[in-house]
Amino acid sequence: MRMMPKLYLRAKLLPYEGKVLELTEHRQALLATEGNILVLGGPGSGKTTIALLKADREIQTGNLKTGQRILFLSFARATIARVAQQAGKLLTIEGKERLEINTYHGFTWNLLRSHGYLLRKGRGIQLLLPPEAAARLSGIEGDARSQEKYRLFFEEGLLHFDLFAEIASSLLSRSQSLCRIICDAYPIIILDEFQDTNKEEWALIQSLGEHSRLIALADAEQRIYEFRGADPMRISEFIERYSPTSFDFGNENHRSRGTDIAIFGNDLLTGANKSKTYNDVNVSKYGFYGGCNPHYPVKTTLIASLKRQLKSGKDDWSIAVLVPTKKLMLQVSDYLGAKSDNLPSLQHDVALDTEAPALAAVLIASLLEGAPTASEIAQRLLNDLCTHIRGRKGNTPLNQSELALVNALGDFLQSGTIRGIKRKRIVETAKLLGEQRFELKLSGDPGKDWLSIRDMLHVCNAQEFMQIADDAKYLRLLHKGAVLRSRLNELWRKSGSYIGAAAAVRDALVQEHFSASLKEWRGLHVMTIHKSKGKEFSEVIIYESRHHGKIVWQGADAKAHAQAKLTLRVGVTRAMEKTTILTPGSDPCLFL
Ligand SMILES: Nc1ncnc2c1ncn2[C@@H]1O[C@H](COP(=O)(O)OP(=O)(O)OP(=O)(O)O)[C@@H](O)[C@H]1O
Repeated sequence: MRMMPKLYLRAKLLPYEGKVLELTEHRQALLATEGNILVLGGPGSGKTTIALLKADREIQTGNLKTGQRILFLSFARATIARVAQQAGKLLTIEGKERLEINTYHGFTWNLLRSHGYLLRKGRGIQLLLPPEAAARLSGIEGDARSQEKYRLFFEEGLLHFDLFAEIASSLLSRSQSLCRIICDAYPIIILDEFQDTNKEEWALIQSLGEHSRLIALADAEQRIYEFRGADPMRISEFIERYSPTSFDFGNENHRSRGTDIAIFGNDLLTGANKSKTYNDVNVSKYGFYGGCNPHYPVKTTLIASLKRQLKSGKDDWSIAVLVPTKKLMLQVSDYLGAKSDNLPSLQHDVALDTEAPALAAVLIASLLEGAPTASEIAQRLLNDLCTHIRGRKGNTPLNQSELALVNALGDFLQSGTIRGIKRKRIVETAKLLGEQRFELKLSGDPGKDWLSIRDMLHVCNAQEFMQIADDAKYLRLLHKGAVLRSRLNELWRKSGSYIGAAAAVRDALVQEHFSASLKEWRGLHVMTIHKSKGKEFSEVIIYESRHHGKIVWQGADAKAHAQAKLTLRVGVTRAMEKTTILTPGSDPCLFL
């Protein structure tokens, strides 16, 4: 591996968005380097930025043939939304046109959608959306679960997300000509967050690396996805396989320059933070606030940050509240949105899982669609209810009583008999809902009709149906309302009914799944610390609660301990100006 020496003299300054990008000779050397490249560097050291500039340089110098593009691959849609935002500001017009920023899922799905039939003897492929996948795989654990994913693909043509990279890499290794065509379309591929690639993604990258140049961006200390197969050896494997020219930006920090946030992040790795104080990282050990919601400290801290940002007069500020678990995220989001404890309601975005709202949306659409008789509507509703119960918790297995209920309802749909008061009530409620829907006069206004159905579920007599109404409410927070409304509108305009609504809603959600939400990261956000990777905010508040949702739990083994520390470091270093960490005074985080 060639290691480029660091040269700081003769830095070029590039004006950009009211800031100045500093192009040291080290960075200029990178821009001029040919062949495979490895860019290493800590949080905010400028890996993404230099990779975007490199893409632009390659495009500007005419190194690409007509029709060729540069591919920038990352993991999460939210990350590529931020990268696209950054590219929008940094790149030339041609650079923007010829850079494709995509997720591994988006890229491989495009590949498999058009060529996957080659692996199925000419038969087509359909996507198994996460909520449906959760429903199809519920109750199947361990090896049997992964076998079922293969069976679903090869026998039924239903492709599970987990198999995307593996199936795409097997397609490319079986068809060298296809591999050449893809590599010819993308002669340069940038691999973001390379340290987190799992075994299957790495196999895919190696197929692409046969003919394309690779630029990997990595920080070993931001490896927070070991649970999904990220391997500490991955960076060395890349070096061994591709002998890249390496550039290490070490602890350079452009995100929060002039602050000690990155220093805190590095001290966290050694434990040095415990005996030091920092100007821009505030560790606050909170106490009890009798009579108030337990999450009172995070809301008051957020209000103080908000006042600071509003006072600054900037219009592009952002604040993120980062928490360790999804459960805590929902609780905090609910409390921030409520007007209570003499505190106002705070409008914010929350990074929700989509399974439960998506399944609820399909069920409501199916009710909108209706059927020729009330009893057919009821039958379909019970069927959809089973899918909803199986899938709404995503990858979390069903508990015993949920499993028993789904099995009993499944038997009822076959045999017409059911036992138990609670289960009978569900069946009776489905019948009643079937009749209500049959009688319902639709208005043709999708928004109104949707609410009529949701309200029917909300006020019915069975908790399981009420849950669907609750789950559907989160569609608003997911910003899915507009896309669903437009699909339903289209159906009504064409046929004066909502026939085909369930398929249309499902289809809309598939497309949404692959489209990068190009919203700007402004305002208030609540998400898990994991989700914050690759993003940046003006201020960050990391919050762990007293009883659950801990940064690291007592008794965690060494591996979990190390992962929790890396995760906390990723969260802390997302801030440009200030980070606050809130930990309970009665049981403070071990790392602080
Ligand atoms: N050479 C530079 N001069 C000045 N500012 C820079 C430079 N490079 C990057 N920045 C700014 O620093 C911030 C972080 O940059 P970037 O996102 O590229 O870092 P990163 O290494 O990819 O971060 P992370 O690994 O934490 O996601 C951005 O706001 C970017 O505009």
